[in-house]
Amino acid sequence: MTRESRRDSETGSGERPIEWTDPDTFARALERAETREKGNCFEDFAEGDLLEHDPGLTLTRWGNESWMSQTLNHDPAYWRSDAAAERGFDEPPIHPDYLTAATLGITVEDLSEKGGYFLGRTDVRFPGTPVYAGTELRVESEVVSRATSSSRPEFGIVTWRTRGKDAATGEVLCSYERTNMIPRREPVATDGSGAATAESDGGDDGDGDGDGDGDEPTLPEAFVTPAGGYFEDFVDALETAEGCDAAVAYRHERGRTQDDVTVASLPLATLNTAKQHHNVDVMADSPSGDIVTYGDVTRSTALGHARSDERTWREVGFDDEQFHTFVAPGDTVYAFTRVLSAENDASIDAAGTVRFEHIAFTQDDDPVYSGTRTAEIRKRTD
Ligand SMILES: CC(C)(COP(=O)(O)OP(=O)(O)OC[C@H]1O[C@@H](n2cnc3c(N)ncnc32)[C@H](O)[C@@H]1OP(=O)(O)O)[C@@H](O)C(=O)NCCC(=O)NCCSC(=O)C[C@](C)(O)C(=O)O
Repeated sequence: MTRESRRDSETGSGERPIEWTDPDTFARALERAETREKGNCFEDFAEGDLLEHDPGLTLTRWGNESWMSQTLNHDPAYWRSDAAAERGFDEPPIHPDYLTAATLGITVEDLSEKGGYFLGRTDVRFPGTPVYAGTELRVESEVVSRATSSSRPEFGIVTWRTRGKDAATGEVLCSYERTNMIPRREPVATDGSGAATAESDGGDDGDGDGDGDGDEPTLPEAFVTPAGGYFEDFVDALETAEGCDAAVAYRHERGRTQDDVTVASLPLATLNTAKQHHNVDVMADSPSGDIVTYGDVTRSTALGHARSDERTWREVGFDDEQFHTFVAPGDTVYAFTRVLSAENDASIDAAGTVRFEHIAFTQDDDPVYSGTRTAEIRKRTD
């Protein structure tokens, strides 16, 4: 455009200058202006596509400590150098929860910024840990499968394998598979069967494990609480429950009410651009009617509560994570834990491996997150 023609457009048809900021004029202009959209729709993903995400971030002490403090994760090895040294770390490392949240946050612009629901994640592993502050994170995702949602024809279901790598060495630090509902440009007709249908070979048709629904299940007669947080305490509790109608299951006392920091600041600090967490204007018209907590904040908070009642040595991995309903500002996140197994097969003699199921729930006792976690738990030294 030449300087001459630009002057013409600033004066409309050339009569008097347009006052673009006059509210009426501006409202008319907005009605006619096209929106430069962000994010991808369901149709933009094809099985096998590899997306190298442009954003990256440097994992800093500040980012790690903000995330861990606001989600009540106080494991001393991530805060104190003497405790870190005792655990075999060179210095307090980046916590796997923050690493996971930062890896996912970076992917949102390409994968889920359009909206939709974070349905679940599994096979969360940390092949390259420990990770130290100063590491630059580069992230890539591969489309694993696409499926039709029978219940919501305006959405499709996409599963990606995501890898967070050390930008300098290419080493994979964090890897997982995540499933989201992603808006379609065009809704599809479904058979109304309520079962997701794979749209390509190898598609994920939903987990279908739905424990607890259908027939009203009978809870175990007894709930056993471990006497302490050491490996032996979990072994003893499982032995007590064995052969009886009992579960090793207990709740944690702490709760964390969701506020501006947890709902908006923490996801933004991971470059998570999902409008669900920071755009009250758009979210007013959504099913939640408000911004909602980033799934990783809910999860880390519940895990923080659980870890406060155990002697964690090392996080191994997370599976079958699901986000059951929204957490909104003002909701309080609590945690419930079930101990699934305890095996004396950890990477060091000083610890044993424990598998947990953790359930995050709100002040109304509504489950909002569930998932299994494998962690090495310290043994008693006396
Ligand atoms: C999503 C809601 C509405 C579904 O509620 P519902 O009762 O309808 O659930 P459903 O019937 O069990 O599931 C709906 C469909 O999803 C499928 N499905 C379900 N789970 C899986 C899975 N793991 N893998 C594959 N498929 C799955 C399931 O098979 C079913 O298929 P259908 O439509 O054909 O019947 C409800 O559960 C809900 O509101 N959940 C809360 C979601 C949420 O709050 N997530 C965290 C916050 S948002 C967030 O963090 C965002 C993020 C990180 O920033 C970002 O993605 O960008």
